[in-house]
Amino acid sequence: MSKELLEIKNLKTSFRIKDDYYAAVDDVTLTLNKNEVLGIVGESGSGKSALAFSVMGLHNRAKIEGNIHFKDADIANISPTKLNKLRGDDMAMIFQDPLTALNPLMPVGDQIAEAILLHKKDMSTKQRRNKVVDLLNKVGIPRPEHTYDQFPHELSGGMRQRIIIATAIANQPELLIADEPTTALDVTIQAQILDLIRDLKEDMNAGIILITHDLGVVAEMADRVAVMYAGQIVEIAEVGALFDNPLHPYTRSLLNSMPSEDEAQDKLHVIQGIVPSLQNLPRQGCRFAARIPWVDESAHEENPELHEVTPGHFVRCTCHNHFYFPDESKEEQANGVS
Ligand SMILES: Nc1ncnc2c1ncn2[C@@H]1O[C@H](COP(=O)(O)OP(=O)(O)OP(=O)(O)O)[C@@H](O)[C@H]1O
Repeated sequence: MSKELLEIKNLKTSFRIKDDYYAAVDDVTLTLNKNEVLGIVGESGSGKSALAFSVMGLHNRAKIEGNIHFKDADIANISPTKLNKLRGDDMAMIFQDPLTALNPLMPVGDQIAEAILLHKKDMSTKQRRNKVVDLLNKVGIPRPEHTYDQFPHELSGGMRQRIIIATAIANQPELLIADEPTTALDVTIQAQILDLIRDLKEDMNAGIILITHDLGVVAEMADRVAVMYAGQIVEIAEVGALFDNPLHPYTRSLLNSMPSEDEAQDKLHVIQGIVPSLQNLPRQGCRFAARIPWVDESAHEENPELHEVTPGHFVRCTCHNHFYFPDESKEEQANGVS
C-alpha cells in the first residue's frame, strides 16, 4: 500500500488584482505521506497560507491551476459537493486564531457536535454529546462536561485552540493542516498544543502539514521541511538534513537569523529587504537575487529549477553554490571555512 497521502503537482494559485491575475503559489510540487509532519516555513507573504487554503479548497475567488491529488480526487478540479464531503471528514484545518474561527454565540460543545453531524447524520444527539465529551477529554480539557456548555469568550486562548483541534479531529481526518496553530498562544501552552498534534499523528496515522514561521517549532515537530519564498519552494529536505546542511541562501539566512542556544552569537544575521508584494514579485530568474545583491549575477540560473543534491534534498537555483554572508570573506568560503 502506498504511503503517499497527498500529491500536489505544479500548483499555481493566483489572485486577481485590478485586471490581472498574480500567482501567490507558483508551480509548487510536493507530496505528503501518511504519519508524516511536513513543515512549511517562510516569511510572511511567502504563500504558505495560500497553499494551505488551496489544498482545503477554501479560496473562492482565486484561480487554481495544477493538481492536488487526495483520496482519488483532484481537489483543484472537483465539484463543490465532493469537496464538502472531503472537508471536515477526510481533511481538516486548524487555524491560527481560535477566536475568529469559533462562533461566539454557540456553546463550544455544540460547535464540535455540528461538525460531527455534518458527516455522521445517523448518530443520536446523546451519542454525539458523548463523542464530543470524549474529544474534549482527548485534547486535554479538564472538565469536559462543564466545558461543553461554555461559550468561546469564557475560555482561555489555549482552551479555545484545543476546541479548534477537537473540531478538526472530530471525524478522524487523514489529512490535517495546521496553519500557525500556536502563534496566538503563550510558550507553555504552545508546547502542550504541539505535543497534542504530535500524538494525533501517531493515533490517527494522519499526514500533517504544519505551517509556521517558527523554525524552532519545525525542528521539533517536522519529519520533512519545505522552505517557501515568493510563492515557490526553494528548498525541501528531511528535517535533519535541512538543519545540518541548509543550502539555499534564503534557508541559510533564516537559520542564521535564529538565536542559537549553544553558541554565543554576537550578532544575528538580518535578511535584507522584505518579501515583495504579489504585483512586484520578480517572475524571471532567481526570486531571491534582489535580497543578496552581493552575490554575483552569474551565480543565478536563468530559470531556477529544484535540483536534488542528495537523495530527498532539493534546492532551487545554482546560487547556493556561490552564496556567502556579506560579513564572511569569499576566500573563507572558497576554502570551505564557515
Ligand atoms: N485573497 C487575496 N487576494 C489578493 N492577494 C492575496 C490574497 N491572499 C493572499 N494574498 C497575497 O498572496 C501572498 C501570499 O500570502 P499568504 O497569506 O499565503 O502568505 P503567508 O506566507 O501565509 O504569510 P503569513 O505568514 O503572514 O500568513 C501575499 O502577497 C498576500 O498579500
